[in-house]
Amino acid sequence: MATFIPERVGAVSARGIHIKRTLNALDDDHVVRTPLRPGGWLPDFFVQHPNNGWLAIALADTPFSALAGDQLFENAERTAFDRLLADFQAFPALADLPGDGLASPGKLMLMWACSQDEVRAIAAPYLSRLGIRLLSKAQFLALGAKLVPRLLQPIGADAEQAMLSRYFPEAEIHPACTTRRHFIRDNSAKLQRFFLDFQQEWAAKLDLEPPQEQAEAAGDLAIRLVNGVAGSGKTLIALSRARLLAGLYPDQRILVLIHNTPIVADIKAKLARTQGPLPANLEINTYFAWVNRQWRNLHRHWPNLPDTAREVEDLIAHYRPRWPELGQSAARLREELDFINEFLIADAQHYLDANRTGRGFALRPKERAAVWALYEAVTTALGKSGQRLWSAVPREICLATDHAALEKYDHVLIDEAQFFAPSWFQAVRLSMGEHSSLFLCADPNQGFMKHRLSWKRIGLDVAGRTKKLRRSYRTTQAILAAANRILTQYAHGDADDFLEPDLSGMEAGVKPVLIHTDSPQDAVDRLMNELSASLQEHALALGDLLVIYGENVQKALLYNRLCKQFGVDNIWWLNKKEQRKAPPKGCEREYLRLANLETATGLEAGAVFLIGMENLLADGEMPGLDQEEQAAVAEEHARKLYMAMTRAGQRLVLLSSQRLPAFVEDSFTQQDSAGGGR
Ligand SMILES: Nc1ncnc2c1ncn2[C@@H]1O[C@H](COP(=O)(O)OP(=O)(O)OP(=O)(O)O)[C@@H](O)[C@H]1O
Repeated sequence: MATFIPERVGAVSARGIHIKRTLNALDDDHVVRTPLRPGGWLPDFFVQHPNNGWLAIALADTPFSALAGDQLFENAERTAFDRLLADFQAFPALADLPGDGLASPGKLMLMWACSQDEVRAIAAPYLSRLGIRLLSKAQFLALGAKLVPRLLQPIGADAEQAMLSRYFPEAEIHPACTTRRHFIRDNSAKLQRFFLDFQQEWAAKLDLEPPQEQAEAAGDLAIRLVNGVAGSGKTLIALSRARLLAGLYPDQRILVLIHNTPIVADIKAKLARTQGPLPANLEINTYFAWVNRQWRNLHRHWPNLPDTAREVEDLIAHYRPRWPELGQSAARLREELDFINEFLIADAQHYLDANRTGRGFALRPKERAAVWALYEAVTTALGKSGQRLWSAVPREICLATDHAALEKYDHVLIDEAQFFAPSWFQAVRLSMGEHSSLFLCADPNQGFMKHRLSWKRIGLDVAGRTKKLRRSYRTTQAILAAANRILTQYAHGDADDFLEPDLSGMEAGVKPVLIHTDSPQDAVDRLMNELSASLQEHALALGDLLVIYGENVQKALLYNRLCKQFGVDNIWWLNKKEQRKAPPKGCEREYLRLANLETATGLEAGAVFLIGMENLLADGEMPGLDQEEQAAVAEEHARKLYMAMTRAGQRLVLLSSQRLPAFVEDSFTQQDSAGGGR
């Protein structure tokens, strides 16, 4: 079955449905594309096959009576038809296209108002003079699927890229926005162009009709989910779709929400560099910033929140002795209080009955009662100074009785939706109109839906509305296979929690490198050498380098060393307070980026260096945790490591001052700190 991009051929009409039904019978390799925003004349749609070429198809409603015989007098229909033919003949208007005459796709004019005999009577001269084949509606509907493949015309790779770029610009990826540019080792100095593959483009252009029309078809909120492995282009798809929507519907508001602050800053910097300012009706924001603003809209002042998680944990530590049965760490208990908020649990009884599957540790009824009492104590204590838990912000929006003051959106796109909690989704839904559309991108492998939720459990019906993408464009076979191997050792969730990547056709790449060092300090020294070598010997640019650090390194020291070695203006520490939203010296230049593991989701670079992650990798007993808790923590660590490893496009280096489990070490080429192999 052919792929239709977008799904609908032309405007909603019986004719579009007939055409689609006919072309549906083409085999899987065919793509039928309808241009979205033609500037000037364009054929109505195109059929494309990776080996056999392109066919452009135009539709004409001219009746035979306007065309037959020698017309003594001008008639409007004839004039319009002649203009249509002239436009079609001149297409494609790609004067700069390479090739000698082969650059033009096959051309077919569907004479929708003429019978087969009528078309037969007039067709020959059009084909011989203009290279345009005429076909009646009846013949197209009866034989289209057989005829179309024969009319395809090969146009060559350069012409194809030029066609796509000119007529489907929304599918083009700026070279600065893809790590794939590293894979192209072409000495011809030709500008390499990149495009969404047809599955990605299909996903980006799903349901682009006005929300009203979609809602009529879907009966409710129109929702789509793209589930894709790391690097499969989810962010790219969401951004491409958001820009398309912004252009198609200038009067509507489009919102892209992403969990992670650094990725939003990174994306905005890249977009500013490559595409200029965002359209006025498009907002790209972190969930945190957005939900705070919505809270302010309801309450007319900003929420007052604790500065750090540590402050809340100190408060928990202060109250906890009242309930000796609570043996969990303060950090665990803080997460449990967040769980109560994020699941919109209303009272003690609901909490006693709550389904805590996937939380990683059990709580007996007595402990639950104690946690609830702790929740109330902490909430009240914070409330006395006008503060609230961060997780209370979306909850309070959801529980408010009047939502009229919330800003409303026509289309919301959520990237990294696997990190969104039920209250977050609920606050988003309350900010959407009845006929708005919701587009979700998620990678279950990178940590499924906080607390192992299912979409169903949070009330989002994605059945039959999900697209899975298994191909990674960011990284190599060697890196993805190594990351996947580590993940599969630990991930025990159901199929929804795990998406098997398709490694076929990927760049083979080289195995990631594991460098053993004698101490954390040595690891930093070695990192500096590796980074310098990447710039000098591997000819990478600063923007191609990303350092991700875990808990086992002194981050301030690391930053200072980087600044000293490469210049303070060349380092973008994405977690540094004043650099969180934008790079230190503006978006026009490149930086070596430094990011905390916890906020590295969505980031990427040609070469990635992981340091200070010993705690994620350590084997052995975890004191104070029972078996179930240990398994849950190990799985969470494996997902984080998988996420961190898959940030790398071409080269991945892990530095460790501790020995790692054998199956982890085996996934890497090992070196010791002196640079020798093992
Ligand atoms: N069809 C394509 N051609 C060239 N490059 C592509 C293509 N699709 C994606 N890419 C590139 O692959 C990289 C990964 O894309 P993107 O960040 O959108 O993936 P993702 O699915 O959001 O990844 P993750 O969930 O791991 O953050 C980017 O550099 C992107 O530009």
